[in-house]
Amino acid sequence: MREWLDRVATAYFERILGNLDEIFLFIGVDTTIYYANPAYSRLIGVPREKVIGRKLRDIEPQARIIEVLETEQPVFHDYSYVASAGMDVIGNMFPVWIDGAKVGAVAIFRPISLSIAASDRKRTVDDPEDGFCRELVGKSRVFRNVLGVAHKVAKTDATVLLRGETGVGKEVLARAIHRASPFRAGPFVAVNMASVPETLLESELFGYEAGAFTGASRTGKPGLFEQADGGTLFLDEIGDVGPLLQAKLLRVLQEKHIRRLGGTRSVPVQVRLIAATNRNLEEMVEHGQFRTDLYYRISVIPIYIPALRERDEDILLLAETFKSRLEGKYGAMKTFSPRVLERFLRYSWPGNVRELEACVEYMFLMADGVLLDVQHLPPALVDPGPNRTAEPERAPWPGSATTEEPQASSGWASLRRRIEEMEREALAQALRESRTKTEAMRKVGLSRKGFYAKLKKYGLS
Ligand SMILES: Nc1ncnc2c1ncn2[C@@H]1O[C@H](COP(=O)(O)OP(=O)(O)OP(=O)(O)O)[C@@H](O)[C@H]1O
Repeated sequence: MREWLDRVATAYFERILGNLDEIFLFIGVDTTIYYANPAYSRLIGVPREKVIGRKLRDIEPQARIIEVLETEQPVFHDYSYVASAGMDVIGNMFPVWIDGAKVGAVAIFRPISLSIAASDRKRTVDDPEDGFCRELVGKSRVFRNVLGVAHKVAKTDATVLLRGETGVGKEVLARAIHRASPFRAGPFVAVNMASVPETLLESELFGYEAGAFTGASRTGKPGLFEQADGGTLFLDEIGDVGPLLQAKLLRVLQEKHIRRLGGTRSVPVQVRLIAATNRNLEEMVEHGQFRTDLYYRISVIPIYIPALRERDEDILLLAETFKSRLEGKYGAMKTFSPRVLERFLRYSWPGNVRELEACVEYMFLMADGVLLDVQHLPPALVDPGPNRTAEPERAPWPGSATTEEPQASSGWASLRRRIEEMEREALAQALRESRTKTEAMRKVGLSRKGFYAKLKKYGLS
């Protein structure tokens, strides 16, 4: 087997994988490194000849690929820290089977942008929350603390109140709590209290009996409390609920029974409640807009998720993660320019993680080449202002869940002009600083077709 693997490695891998930008690693079942491509030497900084033939277990015992080899579970867009190289990496790893026999595992990964790797590396493979919510990305101390508390309360049946601005991840965290809770076998039912009119909300939550009101179905309908029985009910935007419904919610929480509209029967419900709000409930209580007793009922365990601008380390890691997901989706690799990463850090992200996710997707689709640069940024980030403190009144990213209106179309037109000016200048500069057009094309990261089309468009050819 060993000889065969050696032969395969030299004959095929080198030819196919020699030019790959990512690191490609192939290990055998005993973790012997059979192949590492030239990107390994380049990006890890250790000549690959020094590691080929050695056991990865001896070099990097905590390597994620060893876990993959042992558990036989592939991982995608997985984030981990390579202690021997002192760098954070992201990549895909999967076991390799030939004719029904496990022959090893493959890892295709790359270091996360240097600026990210240089930041906080507190996240280790020993983190207790690692398995808790893999899809919740973040390594800042504040975010890891949030996960720590959520992980603890998940195991109980306590009511949790998630606080934080729009788009910080309240719903994803609610889902993670559900999955790690004793209610995980039951359903997760989410309702946004702000998006349903109060009159409808009551029948949505508690259901109704046949003929309860004009237009009610003849068979009646179970409400969301009943639908979530045995599981978790996520009440998003609970601060938007009016006084009547607040009173009814309080009763259900106290009695653990619901009564359908138009019904007399009391139905027991076993539901774990998670509520969320981005409003200041304490102030609402003070002004008599929110019931004090309900407030105390739902805020048994309050968890505050900080805004994205309060956790710099997460901004870049999240950006890299979203990009990597898109790379998987579209089958194209792209890289953020350092200027873009800098812009990400300066921006205030009023729409938080949701806005960042939309921004990365926008850039990914706008860029023809591999480089995601400032000219691909969405309008809100084109001119992020001098610093964050001066930013809140800026127009938000269109489509972000804020209450402000998107920019007027004339604003879009002038932005487009500015983007084009920047694009022209970037191309002209690349041409000035290159000996050949091919060199300039590489610098700006465009495809040949895209590059020549743009030269023509800006009269630079
Ligand atoms: N830590 C995170 N890691 C990965 N994705 C995240 C994270 N936090 C949020 N997201 C993503 O950001 C988007 C918004 O998250 P979510 O809907 O949970 O926010 P929210 O706080 O509930 O927003 P709202 O208050 O507007 O309802 C989702 O697509 C979610 O997957």
